[in-house]
Amino acid sequence: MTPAPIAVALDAPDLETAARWAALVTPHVSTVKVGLELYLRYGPDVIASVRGASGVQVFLDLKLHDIPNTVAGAARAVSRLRPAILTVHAAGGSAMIEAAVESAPHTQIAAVTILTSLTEADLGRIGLTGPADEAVRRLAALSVEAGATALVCSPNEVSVVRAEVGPGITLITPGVRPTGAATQDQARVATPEQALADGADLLVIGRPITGSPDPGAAAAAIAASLRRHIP
Ligand SMILES: O=C(O)c1cc(=O)[nH]c(=O)n1[C@@H]1O[C@H](COP(=O)(O)O)[C@@H](O)[C@H]1O
Repeated sequence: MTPAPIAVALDAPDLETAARWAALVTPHVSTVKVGLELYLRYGPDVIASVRGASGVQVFLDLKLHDIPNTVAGAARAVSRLRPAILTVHAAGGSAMIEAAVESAPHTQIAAVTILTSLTEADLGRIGLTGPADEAVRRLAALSVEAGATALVCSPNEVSVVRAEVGPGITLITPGVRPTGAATQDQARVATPEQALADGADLLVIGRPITGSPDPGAAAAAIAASLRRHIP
C-alpha cells in the first residue's frame, strides 16, 4: 500500500524515542519531520538515525529566519544531509527565501506563512491586522515568486492558497487534528480528511500520533481513514 501523505513530527526529547517512533510509523506514512528540539540537541546525526533502514523521506523543519547571507550559509550547511524539505519563515522576505533556494538546490524549500498556533487576535498584536487567510495568501504569493516550491499554512487557508498559487506548489499543513483529538497549542486546525479534501499535499501530524500508546497503530488508523475518504 502507498504510504499516506503524512509527515509525522518527531518532537521527542531524545534520539532513541525519535528513532523508535520513526520505525513504527514509516510503514504507514511518506515522511518523518525533524524539528528544532531534536536537531539542536543532536545535530546532523539525527537525520541518519530517523531515516533508518527504510530510507523514509526526511523533512528538516528548522524555520530559518535571518538575513539572506546567514540563511544561505545555514541552508548550504544542512543541504549536504539531503533533507527532502527544509523550512524557512516567509516573513524573512523575498531575498532571504531566494538565498535559501539557491543554496540548497537538491532540497525543496518550504516557506512557513503564518504559524498555526496564532489566532487572528495574536496576528493583530504583531501588526498583521485583518483575516489570517489574507496574510497567508500574501506571504504565499511572495514566497512562490521568490522560488519556494512548497508552502506551510493551516488547513483553514489551504484552499485560498491553492487558488492563489495553482497546482504545481506543494501545500503542507500542520494544525491537523483527528475528530475529537485535543487541539493543544494549535489555534487554526482541521481534521486530516478536511485538510486533504481542501487541497493539502502533505499533512504534518505530531502528538495525535506520537502521544498515542501505539504510534504505529495511530498512524495506520489515520492513513486508513484518509484512504476511505479520498480514494
Ligand atoms: O513548519 C511546521 O512544521 C509547523 C508550522 C506551523 O505553522 N505550525 C506547526 O505546528 N508546525 C510544526 O508542526 C508540528 C505540529 O505538531 P502537533 O501539534 O503535535 O501535531 C510541530 O512539529 C510544529 O513545529
